[in-house]
This record gives sequence, C-alpha cells and structure tokens, in this order.
Amino acid sequence: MMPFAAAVTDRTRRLQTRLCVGLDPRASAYRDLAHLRTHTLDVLEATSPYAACVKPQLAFFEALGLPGFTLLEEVCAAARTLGLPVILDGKRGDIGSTAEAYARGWLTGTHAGDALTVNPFLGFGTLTPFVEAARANGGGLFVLVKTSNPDQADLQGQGVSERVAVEVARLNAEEEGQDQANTYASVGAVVGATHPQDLATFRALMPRALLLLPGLGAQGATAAELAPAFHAGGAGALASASRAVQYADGLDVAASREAARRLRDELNAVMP
Ligand SMILES: O=c1ccn([C@@H]2O[C@H](COP(=O)(O)O)[C@@H](O)[C@H]2O)c(=O)[nH]1
Repeated sequence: MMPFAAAVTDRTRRLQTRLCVGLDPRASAYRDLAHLRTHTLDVLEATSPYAACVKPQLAFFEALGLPGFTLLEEVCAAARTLGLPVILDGKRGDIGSTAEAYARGWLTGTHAGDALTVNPFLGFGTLTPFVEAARANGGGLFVLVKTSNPDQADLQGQGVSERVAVEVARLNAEEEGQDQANTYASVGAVVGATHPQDLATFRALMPRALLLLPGLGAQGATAAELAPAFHAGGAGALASASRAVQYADGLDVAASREAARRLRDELNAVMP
C-alpha cells in the first residue's frame, strides 16, 4: 500500500482536487442514529469524486458512544472502498506511555485511519510514539502548528508556531534518504486556512510537510486566499471544509455534492 502522503498526492494529481471533506456529524441535526449514519455515509459517497481525502472529526463519533465507534469503522471502510485516504481529526497528545496507546489505537487499531492530527503541546518528545507508528505503517500525522480558531493567538503566537514548524521540518529531514521517492514525508502540519498571511512562511519552513488547512467555508476562509500553501503544480496542501459541505443546505446530499464540486473548482482556479 502507498504511504499516506504519496496516496493523497497521487489522488490530487489524478482527480485534480485539493479538497479535504470533513465529516462532523452533529447528533442534533438528525431524527436518530440511523438517520445520522445514512446521511454521513451518503455525504461521503456523494462528495468523494471531488475529494482528495476525508477527515472525520473524532469528537462527533466519540460523542455517540459505542455506536459512534462502529460508525467510524464503517466510514473508514467506505472511504477505503472509494479510494479516499482518511485523516482522523483527534488532536491527540499525552505523556509518552499514553501517547503510545493513542498511536496504537488511531494509527494501527481496528478503527485506525491513514493519518491522525496530533497536539505537540506536551513537548516534542511526546510526538515520538506517533511518528514511529506512522513511519512503521505508512501513515501520516498532522501536527498542530497554528490552528484556525481566533483563540489560538493566546498561546500559539510569539514564535511558538514557528518553533513547532521547525520541529516538523526536522522530523521530516530524518526521513530523507529513507524515502526519497516521496515528495512529502510522514509528518504534516495543521495551519488554519484562516491565516492566509502566514501560509507562505509555513510553506517555506516545512518544505516536505503536507499542510492541512481547516477553516474553509464556515470559519470564513476562502479558496482564493490559499495559493501560498501549495507548491507549484498544486500539490502539498489540503484545504478542509466540514459544515460547508456536510450541511451545505440542511441535509440535502445533492447540495453537499455541489458544494464539494464548487470548492474543488475554486481551489483549482488559484493553484500556482
Ligand atoms: O485548526 C483547526 C484544526 C481542526 N479543526 C477541525 O476542522 C473542522 C472544521 O469544521 P468547519 O465546519 O469546516 O468549520 C472541525 O472538525 C474542527 O474541529 C479546525 O477547525 N481548526
């Protein structure tokens, strides 16, 4: 199986899409669990022709309890059938021994994804179990570098994000020589699409990292501002939208499909 970063890059090139479709199934939007399940799987299938990958938000699945884990497994299996790499958005991170369990569960377990978002806030050493699991399994990581929310400035300003970015680049440099065939290494970075003024800096600081850019649509970011995150030819980043696709017009799946198509086209129109 192709490593995660290579699989996403290959899909981007073949289907000409840089869109990551987020799945954040909100229980309050549905009659019952069966309704939530059907709609989530229908949105996944309907938007897949326009998606480079899919990003289930673990919080919404965990909030459903055991049935949520069952649904997550179904989503991951359906995505694989559709050829879509899966990024689990869990923002995991903890002391090393607990990080090992997170890494095992979310990168190698029964409900594992192809990639996981991770939080470096407990220290760079706590990323090691995730990095090892990703490298050993052809998986990917997205380290939180500068998140999309306005409150990120409380703690992520004043050079902190840049420091994390330098660590991401260092981890990726360790892979040089091991896997020169792949343009992008296993460790990617989350940089909010809501910070267009910073995208060129982070692109330059992390040349071999795939950038995950959440915040497209509902959080106000537009495709037109995201070009600096991409390398020439339009590779190297994934712009992510959840509510703007899944609930583009209530629960109308055709509207979700159309929103994904439109976002794909808007991103393609600004590629360097
Ligand atoms: O910096 C970040 C990291 C992750 N997220 C997650 O992405 C989606 C965004 O949902 P929208 O509906 O497209 O706003 C959600 O799951 C967040 O937890 C983020 O927003 N920002």
